Amino acid sequence: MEFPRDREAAYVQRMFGWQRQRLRRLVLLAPVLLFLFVALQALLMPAPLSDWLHDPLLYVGLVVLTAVALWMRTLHDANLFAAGGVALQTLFLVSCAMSTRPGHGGVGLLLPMFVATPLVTAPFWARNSTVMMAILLGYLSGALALWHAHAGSTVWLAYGVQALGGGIVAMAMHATVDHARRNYFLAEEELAERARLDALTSTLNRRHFIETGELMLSHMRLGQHLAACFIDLDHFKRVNDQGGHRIGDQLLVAVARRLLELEGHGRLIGRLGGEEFAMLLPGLRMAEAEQLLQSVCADIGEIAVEGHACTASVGIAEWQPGETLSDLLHRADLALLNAKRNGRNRIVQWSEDVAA
Ligand SMILES: Nc1nc2c(ncn2[C@@H]2O[C@H](COP(=O)(O)OP(=O)(O)OP(=O)(O)O)[C@@H](O)[C@H]2O)c(=O)[nH]1
Repeated sequence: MEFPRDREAAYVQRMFGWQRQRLRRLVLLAPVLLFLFVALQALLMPAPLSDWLHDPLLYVGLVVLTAVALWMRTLHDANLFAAGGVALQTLFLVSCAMSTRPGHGGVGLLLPMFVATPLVTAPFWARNSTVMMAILLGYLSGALALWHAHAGSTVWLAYGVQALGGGIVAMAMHATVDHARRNYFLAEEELAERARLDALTSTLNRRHFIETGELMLSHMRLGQHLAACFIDLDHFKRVNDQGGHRIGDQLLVAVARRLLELEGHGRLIGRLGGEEFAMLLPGLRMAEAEQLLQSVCADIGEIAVEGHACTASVGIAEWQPGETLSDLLHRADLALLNAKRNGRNRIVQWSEDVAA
């Protein structure tokens, strides 16, 4: 399951955010560890220490490692930091490999390091391809070390067995991390959805309706049409009073379901208050919107919950170039007021007369 890049980046940012300072301090350990490792090899080996100290490869490794570590400390982008981590690990392992002497009995020291690499890597660099790359590079570096040390078949066998076991554990760990990551994204998606929708009716909530509506109007061009509608249920208080709020709620849900059938074509359908819904219908003139809403209102009139029913009054206004959402909705609201005053269960288009 792949997720959009920006969400992925946000996840890595959060994952690394809290421990970035600690990681920054730790990255400088890589060159130090390499030096200690080489010193340990020198101590365990009969070869003179100067053999190692005169090896230019060791210094090249140290310089490159230190440069990468210092560069990583300046990074603020968590994704880049993760990629830098893989580079650091690979360089470290390759440097270890190249500093291993032929016939070196202490090559066994390398094995756990190369095999442990994927285990350490998997949980941290959660992006699939990066983890795979880190594991592969880790194993290749291990093989390079053994080849460079002219390791015997027993050592190769031990390495193979450890690598296989390590790989299986790494895959299992990665699967666990991936599962957690998937749940994280799904939870985040659900939260975002909840923040957008009205909890009862699943239409847009007031805030999201207004925000999206304002954005929509900001993209309107001269000559384009857009109708705004206010839909208010008639005498809804009676339904609550006679049937109770549970029936009222069910009626609201049923009405919303009918309104949501109009979704698509860039339309916005929201609940602005108690029993008041609003719609923005791009591409429609007032008359076209009225036609659409006539059948909707007829259907709303047919909805009954345990014998309780109600009708709807609607006010419609058409967007005028340069008009703000607030002004447009105000005119639709005036039309609705007119519909209520004139007996309810009707649709009124905004006009100068309505405003008077
Ligand atoms: N069941 C239920 N009732 C709600 C909800 N939100 C608001 N209401 C009720 O909706 C009713 C609105 O009453 P009024 O504003 O008087 O409107 P009305 O009775 O529909 O009258 P008109 O709009 O003038 O036709 C009130 O009784 C509120 O308690 C809700 O989420 N669920």
